[in-house]
Amino acid sequence: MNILDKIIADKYKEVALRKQLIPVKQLEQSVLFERKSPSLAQALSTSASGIIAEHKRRSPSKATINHNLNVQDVASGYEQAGVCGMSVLTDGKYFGGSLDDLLLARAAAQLPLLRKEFVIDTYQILEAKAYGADVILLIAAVLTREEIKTLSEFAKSLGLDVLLEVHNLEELQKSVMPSLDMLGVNNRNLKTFEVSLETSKSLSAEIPDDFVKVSESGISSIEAIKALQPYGYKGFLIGENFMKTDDPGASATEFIKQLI
Ligand SMILES: O=P(O)(O)OC[C@@H](O)[C@@H](O)c1c[nH]c2ccccc12
Repeated sequence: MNILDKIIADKYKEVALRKQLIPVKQLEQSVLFERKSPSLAQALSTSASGIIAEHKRRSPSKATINHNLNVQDVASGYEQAGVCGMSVLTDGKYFGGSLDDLLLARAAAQLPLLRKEFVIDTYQILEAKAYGADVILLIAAVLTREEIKTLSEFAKSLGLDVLLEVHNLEELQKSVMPSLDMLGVNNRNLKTFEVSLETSKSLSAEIPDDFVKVSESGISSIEAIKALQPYGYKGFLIGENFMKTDDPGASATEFIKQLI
């Protein structure tokens, strides 16, 4: 079993438990259900920087990135830096995140927030909305076309944006459908952890023009972004490069200043 298979096997068990603990009705009573979600896709298409900055304490490929930060400080720091959106890892076991991180980020910032999670069930999309997210991630590597359709249409019915993540042509071709807003190319292979920006470059021509293109992972320099922009990328998801510093907000500020 590769790491992605392990994460997904654990996720099915976790979601089954969560459903028992908090019924759907209770999630729907969250005051955040009333909130109108700002669109990340729209923000990216008019932004000069296109940066989506991530909160990530650790990952299976990097045991420790940063455990000393306060998620509210990170969220308000990113917002002040002028990022387009923020991604909040909510997986506990492999990434050290939680839904509380999402809620705290929501309390600290008005930015479009992405719930960064391994979504396999509509229940997790209700959680995303109840805890303040505006966008959900769907990972093509672990979902069938039918599942992508059901999950993305459900997210749209709640007013959320959908970012669909692919890593190769096969995943892209099986996934394209009108209920997606953004297509993300992950430069990191989630099965082997290999990172190459060439993945974004080579897949860009295959992504239909009606989707906002996002390049994800392994981006740590202005040059990398400048090299991706000619391929039509409008969004750039950056985690470790900011999170490994003592002040991710200040790092993002400096980065964006050099970029635009
Ligand atoms: O820290 P990086 O290399 O800048 O990567 C951020 C983000 O792209 C990465 O965390 C990510 C992309 N897709 C994912 C899916 C699940 C968990 C994490 C991810």
